[in-house]
Amino acid sequence: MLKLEHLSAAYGQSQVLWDVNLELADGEAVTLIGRNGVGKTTLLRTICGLHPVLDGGVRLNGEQVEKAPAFARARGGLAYVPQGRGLFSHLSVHENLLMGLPALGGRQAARREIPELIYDLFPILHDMAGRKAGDLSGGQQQQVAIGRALVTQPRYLLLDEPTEGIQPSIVQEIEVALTRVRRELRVAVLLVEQYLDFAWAFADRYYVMQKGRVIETGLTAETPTGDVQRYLGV
Ligand SMILES: Nc1ncnc2c1ncn2[C@@H]1O[C@H](COP(=O)(O)OP(=O)(O)OP(=O)(O)O)[C@@H](O)[C@H]1O
Repeated sequence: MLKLEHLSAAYGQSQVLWDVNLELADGEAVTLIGRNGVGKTTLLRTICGLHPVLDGGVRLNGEQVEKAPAFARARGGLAYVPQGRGLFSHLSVHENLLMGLPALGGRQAARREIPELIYDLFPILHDMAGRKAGDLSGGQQQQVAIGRALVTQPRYLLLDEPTEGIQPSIVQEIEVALTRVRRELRVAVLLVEQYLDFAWAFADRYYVMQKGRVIETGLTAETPTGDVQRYLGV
């Protein structure tokens, strides 16, 4: 279980997250939605240890980790796919995938082997292993970014807008792969997403953020997307 308890965060004097409570149970798929600038990216970065907590707690597998460094949280089973993917465009697909391994530490990282399941989920990564990541399409790059996060064999995968700028046929492939990740590997997924149809097809539960606070939560199956569309607006 990943649990946020009354979490707050700030940039300097400017507070951007207020009293956020959120849970992600083992194997669960949850989506977090809200307009641009409400604090979704900051929340994911704060969970991972890439941004400091101002107040409140992050509990990972029952342990308080809000003061632990990012690498310790990665070893505790957290993996993060940032918005914009964060790939090294001049390095090959294979080299990008290898970048995920040091988070594991120890012998697994030293072996420098990509688990076969990554290629099973995204066969294109095998076919394009030697190509520069920057030469791939947006959808293919997203698959590399998700693959790199899965190399650590996480229990909790945090994804920041994976469908942004990606063509519909690839969105479908990503949805199928993430559903397999969840079902077959029992990885829990916290998905920040603006594309509601995708988020609702994938997630069991949702949280809505507005101005740095969670203002609504519920089951996707019981809530038509039309009921939450107003929280995204344009
Ligand atoms: N490095 C930074 N320094 C100062 N303020 C920041 C910084 N990054 C984000 N912010 C501010 O914090 C608030 C939350 O931003 P955040 O990126 O977390 O929102 P978001 O919901 O993820 O939006 P988006 O969908 O556009 O990424 C915004 O007001 C933003 O301007």
